[in-house]
Amino acid sequence: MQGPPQADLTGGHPPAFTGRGLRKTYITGETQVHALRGVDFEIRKGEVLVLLGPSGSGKSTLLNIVGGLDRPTEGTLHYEDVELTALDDADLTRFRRRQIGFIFQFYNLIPSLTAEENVRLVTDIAENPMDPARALELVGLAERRAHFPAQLSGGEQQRVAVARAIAKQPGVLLCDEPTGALDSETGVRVLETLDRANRELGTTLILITHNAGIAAMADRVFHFLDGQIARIEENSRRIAPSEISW
Ligand SMILES: Nc1ncnc2c1ncn2[C@@H]1O[C@H](COP(=O)(O)OP(=O)(O)OP(=O)(O)O)[C@@H](O)[C@H]1O
Repeated sequence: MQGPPQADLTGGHPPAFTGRGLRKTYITGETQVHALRGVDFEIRKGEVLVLLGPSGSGKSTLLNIVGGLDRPTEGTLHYEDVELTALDDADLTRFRRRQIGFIFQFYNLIPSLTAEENVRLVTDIAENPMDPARALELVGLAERRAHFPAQLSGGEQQRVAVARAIAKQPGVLLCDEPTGALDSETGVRVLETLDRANRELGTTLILITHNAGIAAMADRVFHFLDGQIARIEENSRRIAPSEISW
């Protein structure tokens, strides 16, 4: 199998993801939508990367492809030295289960299970999980582990979703508008848990947001426009989530 491209934009570390010429065309009846029009990128291991851009510019499409939920129409994608675009469905699912944690705008917790039971759903089937109590402690909810989702605020529910995503110790966390439904104060607390997972566990963090203020907590920002990465911005300093101007 051919290795990943060698373009070294990563300061000597092998990239987590390398995408080359990725295109995604959705065909619905007579209509074709070019959601990605040929994107090339490296995503560095352990970085915080924000995807920013107008609605419909292709951010979620890229996130879903990187997370193995969808496949590109054209192009190649590697995770480290594995070509994801060459895997069959079973192997792509295995990659996703092992390496990827997802966090969405709506928390998708099971209402009839406590916070800890929601986390345990994942740790029971993961290969190398952390203790659910430890995951809840990392997001600041050790005291609330016997609470049901309805007994938790929106921000707390999202932190349970973060605990669930990090408990299987994935290499990568993918977040699609994780603070989209939250006010600034609770949003900051959720971002703090993601920042902590990145710093303490070394998890690569990729985050879609419409809030340009959040981009300042990233190492880099991919600016999307019309299915392309129009510009890559590198922050000289990552600010703490508490310093974000919302
Ligand atoms: N399953 C699908 N079938 C058809 N078209 C789709 C599908 N998913 C996305 N699209 C289209 O692809 C384009 C890119 O969508 P995508 O969701 O990636 O954008 P986005 O930048 O994440 O937008 P938003 O910020 O609104 O979530 C849009 O025009 C969208 O309507």
